[in-house]
Amino acid sequence: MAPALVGLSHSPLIGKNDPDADTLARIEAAVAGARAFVAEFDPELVVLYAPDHYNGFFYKEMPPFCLATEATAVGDFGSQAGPLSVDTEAAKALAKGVLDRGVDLTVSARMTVDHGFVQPLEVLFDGIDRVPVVPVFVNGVATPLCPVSRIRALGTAVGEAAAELDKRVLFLASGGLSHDPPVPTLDGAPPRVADALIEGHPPTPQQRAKGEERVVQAGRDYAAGSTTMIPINPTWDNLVLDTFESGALADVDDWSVEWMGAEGGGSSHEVRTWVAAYASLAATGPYSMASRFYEAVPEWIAGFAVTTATPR
Ligand SMILES: O=C(O)CCC(=O)/C=C/C=C(\O)C(=O)O
Ligand SMILES: [Fe+2]
Repeated sequence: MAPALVGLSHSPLIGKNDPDADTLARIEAAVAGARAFVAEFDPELVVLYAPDHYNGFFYKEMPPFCLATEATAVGDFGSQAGPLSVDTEAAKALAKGVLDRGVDLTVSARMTVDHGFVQPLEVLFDGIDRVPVVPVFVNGVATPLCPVSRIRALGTAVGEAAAELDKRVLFLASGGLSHDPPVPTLDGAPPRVADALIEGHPPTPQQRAKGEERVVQAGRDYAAGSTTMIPINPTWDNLVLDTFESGALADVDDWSVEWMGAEGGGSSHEVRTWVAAYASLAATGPYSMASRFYEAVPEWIAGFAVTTATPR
């Protein structure tokens, strides 16, 4: 088995509320570098760690993480809709391997996913059906959240199980770093919103368009400085990236939900996907970060990072 890793922030505002041309060019160059890295590695399997934004997982049953043996994308924020090319056999093998290692994984035979999963596949592979993938949902939005140490344990178990596959495996993380976009919360939600967050009624196209326009407007307000959202925190983001670069992954066991939320905002917990991916790579042996890019992008409400990593 040969592993590699890409960590990639996502934002539904990309292409809808872009930063200035110079900033965009720097980001595009970093993303092009990750694409070239992936093309050269030529993965036979992608283990994709991503969050959901109340399109697939709801409070009726909200697992801390879940592995899919089949998955379909809803097509939110203009992202591609339809089935992902899931490698069901590999997914089942990884699920068994994770459970055998004592991590209480939930499994979905029909996962619904959103832009969190789709965007990295579009950006790196030009579509959701181009490469065999095992989607792993990591809850980074819906509190209460499990300890970060359990995400590290998940990633470690997936990495160990993946090492038993005779494949080139790319561990791909989607999300983070510090950002506080308008994602609804159950605490304090009015009854109609609470019901939607619990039951997961699929929105009508009009309701979806209205919700998406609200997020785009929030990006404009944020970039203009007229907002109450928690600021992007480059100092914290770089501390997070330093942790991944140093390989001192056990440090994340001390990262509390409260500390992460205060430093990085309500969606900083998406960085759990990075914890899982780096733990997976570390489980296969010592690694080095091959490239590291970071930029605070208010227009996307995102501390935006791209990293690649390989075995040492
Ligand atoms: O209708 C809504 O409120 C949906 C909000 C939403 O999906 C926001 C997503 C934001 C991100 O994925 C992000 O910035 O990471
Ligand atoms: Fe997100």
